[in-house]
Amino acid sequence: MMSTARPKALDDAAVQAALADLPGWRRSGGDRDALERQFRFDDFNAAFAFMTRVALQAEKMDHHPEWRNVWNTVEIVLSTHDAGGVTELDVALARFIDAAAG
Ligand SMILES: C[C@H](O)[C@H](O)[C@H]1CNC2=NC(N)=NC(=O)C2=N1
Repeated sequence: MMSTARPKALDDAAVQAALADLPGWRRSGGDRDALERQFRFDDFNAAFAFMTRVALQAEKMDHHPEWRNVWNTVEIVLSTHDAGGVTELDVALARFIDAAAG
């Protein structure tokens, strides 16, 4: 069966190092390792436009955020389900998300 190579979960030190370069992001507490950040926009239109930019990139990457939108806020959790933790894919998507948030 064909399978795409998936990255391995980063170890503790590597996640810390990635977070040092991602201001605003923190490590989720919970049953698995993840990165999370909350964003606030001027209104729903701005929040949803941001989500649309992220969604298109996520689909390109085949790597998708867990997120929750309430009017002008978007809460995002990133982890790689296949790896059971944080991988380079989550770090790359977090960087894109920061840029997309303007
Ligand atoms: C089949 C498909 O490639 C997988 O389910 C992809 C889709 N998007 C994904 N997104 C995230 N965040 N983690 C994954 O492991 C993942 N896997």
